[in-house]
Amino acid sequence: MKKRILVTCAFPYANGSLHIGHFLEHIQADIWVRYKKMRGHEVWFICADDAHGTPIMLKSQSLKMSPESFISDIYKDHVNDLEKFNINYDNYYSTHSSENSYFLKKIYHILDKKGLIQTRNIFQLFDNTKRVFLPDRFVKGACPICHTKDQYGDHCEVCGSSYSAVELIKPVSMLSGNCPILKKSLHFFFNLPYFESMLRSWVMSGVLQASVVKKLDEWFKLGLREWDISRDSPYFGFNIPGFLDKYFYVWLDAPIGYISTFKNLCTQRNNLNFLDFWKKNSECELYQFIGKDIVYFHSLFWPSILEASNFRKPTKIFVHGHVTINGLKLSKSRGDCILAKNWIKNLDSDSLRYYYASKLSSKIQDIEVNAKHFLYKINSDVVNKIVNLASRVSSFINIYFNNELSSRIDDLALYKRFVTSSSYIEKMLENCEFNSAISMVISLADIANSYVDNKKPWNLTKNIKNSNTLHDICTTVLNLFRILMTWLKPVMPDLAKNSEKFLNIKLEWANICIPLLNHKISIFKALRHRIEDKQIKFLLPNNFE
Ligand SMILES: Nc1ncnc2c1ncn2[C@@H]1O[C@H](COP(=O)(O)OP(=O)(O)OP(=O)(O)O)[C@@H](O)[C@H]1O
Ligand SMILES: [Zn+2]
Repeated sequence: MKKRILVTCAFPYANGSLHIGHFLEHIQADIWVRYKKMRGHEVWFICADDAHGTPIMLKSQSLKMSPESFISDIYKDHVNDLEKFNINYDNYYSTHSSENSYFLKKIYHILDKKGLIQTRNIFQLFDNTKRVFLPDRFVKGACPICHTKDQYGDHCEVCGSSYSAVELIKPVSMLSGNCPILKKSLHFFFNLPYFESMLRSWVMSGVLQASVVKKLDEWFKLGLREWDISRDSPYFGFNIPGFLDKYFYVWLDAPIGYISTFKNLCTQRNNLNFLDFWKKNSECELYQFIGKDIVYFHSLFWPSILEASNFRKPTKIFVHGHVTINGLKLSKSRGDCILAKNWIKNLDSDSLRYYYASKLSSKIQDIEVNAKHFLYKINSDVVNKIVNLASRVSSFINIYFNNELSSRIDDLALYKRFVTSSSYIEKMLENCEFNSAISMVISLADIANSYVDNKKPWNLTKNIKNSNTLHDICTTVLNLFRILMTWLKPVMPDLAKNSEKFLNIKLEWANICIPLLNHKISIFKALRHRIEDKQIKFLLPNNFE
């Protein structure tokens, strides 16, 4: 049955260029979206820049720019990189938008009216040298839960707990290097504990991977706490109505950006109705891809806000691990960073997409980028096994058969074996078990190559009597190649495009079971190149940018 699906990725923070760690998520979601579209579903894919908060304000100040023009430059930079990796968003927007301000204030009024917001004076970390309240990312200390040193003020990257910066053990301001003081200020709190029983049953309804459910259980045991949704001036964000020097915390307006980005898309498309997707009990599906570092926000605060304001909740949240280099999370705030644009300068987008797909599963595991392993995977799997399969037989079709495929498949059993494997690959793609799908594709490519090795078509050119057999064998191989490339189309759109040009067809899921016969193909041209050693030099330690 055709489904109507909205898919989101977590919003990149607009304080710098995207690195290949960010692309794990965009690529994972884009593969899934392309797959679902190929299966005939109506899929809308959205994302936006997360454009508010103190870090952006401080960065724009240091560059002597207004925050508005700073985020506008970053926006262009992000969109440019996303396009280079073939991430096919229907709308890539910004949280600094009129729609987001509208929904944020609307939701705030509903929460306030329902008595879910309370104000009280609290003490916060204040950098007395720089005269600012410290944002979470500008203070570090030991995690109050697991005691790991060097953690940010909002959550611990080791145990995943979320906490308030004042709870950090031995905090240090990253702006001045001094120990911050505690300063009193009026803050606004959202009553998260009120939603505990709703959250407990929502969490158990299959929306999250098993290990995330386990993590949430730990958080429930520790007890849910009220959430501070306000920040003091100076701040770059949306003002709290009636309080000139108070702003909404960026983490409140960022997820509301999912709603406003879709609303903005609706204004661009006639056939799209906002409430169809966002009303309570909507029959449309909402799939959200996020990293493991932001589970707390998306699995506790976000569904509670949606519940309170009468919007639908996500159908499923897919959580992924982090891309690491030498075991450390790739991060724009830290030194170890491979920028996406640097990747594109040296390599191509399909290669990163394939590499990630070959490692991604539904388990929340970190993915270590290893240059040598990457080179091996692309050259051995994609070039030697997939592309080579087509190149091994295409010249025969081009030279001896006027570019025309024959009227029959030589090995129907083999062809059928490929067709029946499709249901396994479908299941794996559907469940984001991309590594299993890729393993199956590659083992079938091995079988197809063994078939060529056994049939030795190059020996059949010597005798004209063999011509029908040669024709049927080459046609079989190109049909197997066509199936392999149909499965890989969501993963490697550039290679798929070149394969479509070569085969002179559109690669469609529905055609997997129908052999391509009596059909004219094009002259074979290299569909993609091998990766040379010199191209991966920038991935080796000490060469990061
Ligand atoms: N190294 C990484 N591997 C996988 N996902 C990442 C990585 N870094 C960021 N992300 C994901 O990108 C999304 C949002 O990007 P955002 O810019 O807020 O990341 P961030 O963690 O602040 O990045 P950074 O540490 O580089 O400043 C989140 O889902 C986050 O998990
Ligand atoms: Zn911890």
